[in-house]
Amino acid sequence: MPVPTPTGAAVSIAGLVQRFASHTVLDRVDLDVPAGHVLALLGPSGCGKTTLLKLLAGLMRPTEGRIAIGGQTVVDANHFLPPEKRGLGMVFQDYALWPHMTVGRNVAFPLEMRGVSRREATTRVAHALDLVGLGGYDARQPGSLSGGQQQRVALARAIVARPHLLLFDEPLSNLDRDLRESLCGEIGALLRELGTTAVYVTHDHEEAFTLADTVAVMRGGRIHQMASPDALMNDPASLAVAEFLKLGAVAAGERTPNGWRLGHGIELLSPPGIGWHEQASPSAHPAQHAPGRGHLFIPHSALRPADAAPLRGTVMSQRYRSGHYATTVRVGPEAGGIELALLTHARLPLHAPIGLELDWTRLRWFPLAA
Ligand SMILES: Nc1ncnc2c1ncn2[C@@H]1O[C@H](COP(=O)(O)OP(=O)(O)OP(=O)(O)O)[C@@H](O)[C@H]1O
Repeated sequence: MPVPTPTGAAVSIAGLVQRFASHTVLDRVDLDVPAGHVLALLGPSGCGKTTLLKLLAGLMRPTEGRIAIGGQTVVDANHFLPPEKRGLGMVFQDYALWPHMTVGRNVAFPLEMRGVSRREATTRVAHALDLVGLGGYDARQPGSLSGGQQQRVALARAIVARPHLLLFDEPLSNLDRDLRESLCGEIGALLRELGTTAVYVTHDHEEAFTLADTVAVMRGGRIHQMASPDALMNDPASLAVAEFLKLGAVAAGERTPNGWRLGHGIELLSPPGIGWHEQASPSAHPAQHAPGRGHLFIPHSALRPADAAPLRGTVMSQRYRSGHYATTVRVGPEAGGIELALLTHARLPLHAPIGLELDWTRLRWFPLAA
């Protein structure tokens, strides 16, 4: 299959600050999105994702900082390009379709605004509807469509004018889970086919990891880590990122020459043959290996059930999730033990004993700041 030529524009953000009265909502955000890449802004409610998207769209002016799209400054202290001149398409959570217009007229609207002839608009609307799987729906009223179909219409309207940058604000959060998962995959495939740059706001890490080339994890108005989904999963840069992504368990404890002492005295001893420097990220900074207190991140992927393993615990809960059970296991006593989390294929009896094999190379140690 031929690789599509990127039609997207690179986005560059430098020193972006947004304050509302004394409340700093964005605190010196810097980020670059290469042309044709999909960036997900992922973070909890209130961390500033939508504010960042609105600034990109030109719906607000930042307190400080610069944004460039396709090499052109769209806002800084001296410039402000209005939204309609930024070459954008936008998809919102609530679809924002005009209920009194047909699907075809809704999708054609950005073309009418640009003065595209009716004949050309008809062809482009039909193509955009085909791309989102709604070929032949142009005469329907939005109110006669399901939520998922309405969001596809909104997507067709966003891409019909061939924007260089697509902005998505939680577009799937009004849909049920099955639809969210399938539409998320479809949007990702469509973005790659079109080669459009996209910034996608979500608080759902599964959506972000499915769609994006790069994920920026935001908290409190700052970007804590910006990396590929793989890098985030395997190497969260901080405890805050590891906890937010819910990729495993975090246990407070102490670094010892042979491993870690966690909770109230649970010893996690490295097996013979594994030296000090092979524990927890072979590439880790030497400070990672200094004795002291901190937190150990134990991802799901570091643990698997193994009957004969010396590390033993008790099954505390299980929750079915897309082909596996998210299983919580307590190691040690109820008071002072630690809780680990892993994915199992089998349903296990509650309170059953379980042996756990640990992949030492997947552990990450976050020392407390001195
Ligand atoms: N126009 C405004 N005036 C005052 N405060 C605002 C304004 N817009 C946003 N805020 C505040 O800025 C913070 C960040 O809001 P924002 O909508 O960017 O968060 P978010 O990460 O997108 O959250 P959510 O997922 O809940 O939409 C919030 O505390 C919000 O109350």
